[in-house]
Formats: sequence, structure tokens, C-alpha cells
Amino acid sequence: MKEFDIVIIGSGPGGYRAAVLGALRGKKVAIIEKDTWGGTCLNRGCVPKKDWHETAKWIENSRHFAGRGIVGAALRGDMAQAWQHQRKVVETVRESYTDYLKRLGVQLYQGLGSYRSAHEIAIQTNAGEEIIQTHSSVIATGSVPHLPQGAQLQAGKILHSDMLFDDGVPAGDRVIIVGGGVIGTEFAYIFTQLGKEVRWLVNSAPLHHLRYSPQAKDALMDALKELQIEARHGFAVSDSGVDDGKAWVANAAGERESGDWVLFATGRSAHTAGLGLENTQVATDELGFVQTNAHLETAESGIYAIGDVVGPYMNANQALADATLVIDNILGDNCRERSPLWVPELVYSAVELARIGMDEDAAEDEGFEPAVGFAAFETSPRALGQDDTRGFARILADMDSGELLGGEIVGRDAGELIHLLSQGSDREEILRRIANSPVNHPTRAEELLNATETLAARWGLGEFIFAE
Ligand SMILES: Cc1cc2nc3c(=O)[nH]c(=O)nc-3n(C[C@H](O)[C@H](O)[C@H](O)COP(=O)(O)OP(=O)(O)OC[C@H]3O[C@@H](n4cnc5c(N)ncnc54)[C@H](O)[C@@H]3O)c2cc1C
Ligand SMILES: NC(=O)c1ccc[n+]([C@@H]2O[C@H](COP(=O)([O-])OP(=O)(O)OC[C@H]3O[C@@H](n4cnc5c(N)ncnc54)[C@H](O)[C@@H]3O)[C@@H](O)[C@H]2O)c1
Repeated sequence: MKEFDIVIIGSGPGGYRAAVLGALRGKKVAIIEKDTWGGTCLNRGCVPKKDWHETAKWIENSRHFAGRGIVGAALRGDMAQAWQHQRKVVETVRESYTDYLKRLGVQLYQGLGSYRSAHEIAIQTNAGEEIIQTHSSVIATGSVPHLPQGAQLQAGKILHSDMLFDDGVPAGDRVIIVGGGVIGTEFAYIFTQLGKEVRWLVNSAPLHHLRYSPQAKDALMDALKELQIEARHGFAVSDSGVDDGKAWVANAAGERESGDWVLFATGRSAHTAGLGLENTQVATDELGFVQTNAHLETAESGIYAIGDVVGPYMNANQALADATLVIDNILGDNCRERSPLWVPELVYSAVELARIGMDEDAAEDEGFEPAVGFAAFETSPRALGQDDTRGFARILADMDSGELLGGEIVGRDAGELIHLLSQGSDREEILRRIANSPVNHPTRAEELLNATETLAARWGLGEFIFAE
């Protein structure tokens, strides 16, 4: 029986990163994947979605072509071609991921991983079963789409996002999107730009459950409205079907909406099916998420869990941060604690939203006195030159110490700019560093510098921000 120091089950961003870090730190590592290498993020999530988001942006930006001196035939989106484009990107990335794991000496197993006991894991492949032994293991099995009661999937007609990326884009231009979460908000924009006629149904205000400020959500909703993308509110789907080739959904009052196909974007649930957790002490909560302590260790010593399967923060950034933490904990003295507040969150839609840390209420609850630094992209030379002055950078700092408490960026490249606020845990230093480091001009990043300077000018935090 083969023996490993660390076995990882699942090859999404969490599992992949844990395998890389374990190997780089000299450990004998195996990773097990039952499906396509790279998990949800690479094959059915972040990577192909951002590829489409980029295409959508190009189409949206074509509104400005004439004014910039680009003239010629009108452009239109072709979603089937866009699907092919993301596939090529995904396949290239997947190959480089698996190559890197092999070069690092990680043992790759293709098959279903299932605990036989706390330190024995069976891998079921088409060829049979192999059992391996390990000192520690990491459950990184991610999540699967969650559907409301009454939703019935049908290939090519009623689907969730995994089916969209696995099977291709169905025929027909009238699409119904159900759900006002991140996927619904991102895809309502992407599909519209790619030439679809979108009917967007939400049972509560889009992104209501996320921690973005009302100003950020309003800025996004305004940008969507400008593109004629508006949600039908108060529509909770409780039934669905296909009649005469048309897909439909209905609410409890019997009201129907129909189109060529339907995309359900109604959340995701933890993926633990077939994992054999009953052969261990690992417990799940009432929603099915794997329970861990703050060190991400389960009730079974030596078994850790990371990413979507732990929840409730289901994004690749959290899975990556978790992976770094558990490898430190497995190899060190098990003392690092999960800190989701300082992992960036993003939405990629008509504008990008990015946030990190606390908002004003949370900061006050923690006993801080938050001051707000603000800069809009309205007069940024870079934003003006890009014909896109929507959005702002907002920074919260503590009046008593100048410590960064949180930040939010709305607008183009917010997903890149947020890194200026996420680097390092020395949050009393971050704003001083931003205010005093050499910058590239003209850039959007300068608006973070400007927001920092307003903390000095308006709130008197200069002594912290400009101190030697
Ligand atoms: C449409 C969409 C867009 C998204 N966009 C973004 C984005 O822009 N930014 C962002 O940060 N997040 C995004 N996300 C969320 C992100 O994809 C997930 O949070 C992330 O993939 C979670 O990573 P993970 O490692 O926990 O699990 P996953 O990526 O889900 O990977 C888990 C892997 O484990 C495998 N597995 C499960 N059980 C077993 C078993 N028993 N044996 C072997 N293998 C097993 C699965 O096959 C899967 O490959 C998006 C998600 C979706 C659906
Ligand atoms: N940029 C990113 O980081 C990113 C992008 C996409 C997805 N994700 C993650 O993937 C996961 C899944 O995304 P999601 O948007 O499906 O989930 P979500 O949990 O963000 O939102 C689900 C939405 O569906 C709605 N809903 C639920 N039942 C409904 C019903 N019967 N009728 C109408 N609406 C209903 C909810 O009110 C909610 O608005 C999330 O956890 C999300 O964070 C992250």
C-alpha cells in the first residue's frame, strides 16, 4: 500500500494549491480527482466566466468605437464562438496545472476518493480500486449546484451553470435566468452583451445577501439599467417544465415566464457524496457543509477541509487562502486561524465590485472609529481615456491608529486593484505604504492613493499616513 504525508481529495483551486504548497515544502503528496482536473473554478466557474466577461466588455466597449475613431461594420456577439474560446483557455490552463503538479512530484490519481478510515483512502477508478495511506488529508471536494424544489433539469432546456459549461450553449436567444446571486448578476450582463434576450427573475434584491455597500450595489444596478438589464423582483420559482419546445418557470401563484432555455443560478451546496465520511469522525452541519474548527481541522485529527465544502464563503479566493492555511497548519504547530474577512470578494458584471475587510457597521461593532477615504474615477485621466469613469475607491481607516479597516472598489479592474489592500497582515502599515510608494501614472491605482490622501485631508490621519 502506498503511503503519503498529505492526500488531497479534489483538484479545484483549493486542492490544487494545497498540493503545490505541500510538494514545494518537501512533502510526499497525492491528489485525487474524480472528474475534470481543475474543479469548478477552472472548468465551470471563474476561469471560463472571466473569459466571457472579457468578451462581453469588448462588445459593450464597442459603443465608444465611433467616438474614438474606430469605424466600420456593427459588431454582434456570438455565444457559440464565445463558448469555444473559453474552452481553449480552460484546456491550456488545465494542461499547465497538471504538468506543474507532475513536475513537483505530486502523485495524481483519477478516480473517486473515499475514506476507509481516518488514514486510509480508497480510489475507485474504471480499472478497479486502490487503497492508499496517509498521515494527513485535505477534503477539497467543492460544491454542486443547488436547485429550488420544483426545478427539473432537462438537457438543452433547463440547466444550471455546470451544464452550460460542460455541454455548451443551448439553441435559442430568449434566456431566463433565475437567481439574484453572483452568478445571476454576472450572467445577466454577459448573456445580454453576447446577444441574448435575457429575462432575469429574482426573489429578492440582487446581491442582497452580500456585504457590498448600498452605493456599490446601486452603481452596479445603474450600470445594468443603462444596458436595459433589469430584474423582475419577487419571483420565487417553484415549478418548471418544457412545453412545445419552450422552457418555462412558474411561481407559487402560477405566474409563468417562458423562453428558449432557462439557467438556474440558485446557489450551490457542499459536495460530500461518496466521500465515505461515515467511516471517520468528520461531521457535517445541517446544510451539509463539513464542520471544522478555526484551524480548518475536522473532528477527526489529521483530516482538514477547505474551500466551498466548508462554506459559507464560496469563492476561489477563499479556497486558495484556506489551502495556504491548512498546509501551514499540517506542517507547523496547527495555530493559524481562518480569517475570511481579509479575503477579497468580487463580482464581475456591468461594473466590477471588489471588497475586503469590514464595513462601517462591522468596524463600529468591533470598537473602531471608522473614517472614510473616497475617490471617484470620474476625473481619473486613465478612466477618462478608457471612456469608463464609473465607480470609485472607498477606504475605511481607524481614526485612532490609521489602521486599514476595509475597502471597496467599484469599476473597471477592481478585481486587480483590490490587491493593493490585501497585501500583508500589517494593516497599520498598508495605507502608509500606498501613500508613500512610487506610482505608475496615469493609472486607476492612483485613485487608491487619492482615497488615502482624503483620509489625511478630511479626517486628520496625516500623522499616521505620512509618518516616517
Ligand atoms: C459560474 C461560476 C462562476 C464563478 N466565478 C468565480 C469568480 O469569478 N471568482 C471566484 O473567486 N469564484 C468564482 N466561483 C466560485 C469558485 O468556482 C469556487 O468557489 C471554487 O471553485 C471552489 O474551489 P474548491 O477547491 O473548494 O472546489 P471545486 O473547484 O468545486 O473543486 C472540487 C473538486 O473536487 C472533486 N471531487 C469532489 N468529490 C470528490 C471525490 N470524492 N473524489 C475525488 N474528487 C472529488 C470535484 O470533481 C471537483 O473537481 C464561480 C463559481 C461558478 C459556479
Ligand atoms: N465572482 C465570484 O466570486 C463568484 C461568481 C459566481 C459564483 N460564485 C459563487 O458560487 C456560488 C453560487 O452562486 P449563485 O449565484 O448560484 O448563488 P448565490 O447563493 O450567490 O445566490 C443564489 C440566488 O438565488 C436566489 N434564489 C434561491 N431560490 C430561488 C427561487 N426559488 N427562485 C428565485 N430565486 C431564488 C437567492 O435569493 C439568491 O439571490 C455562490 O456562493 C457564489 O459566491 C462566486
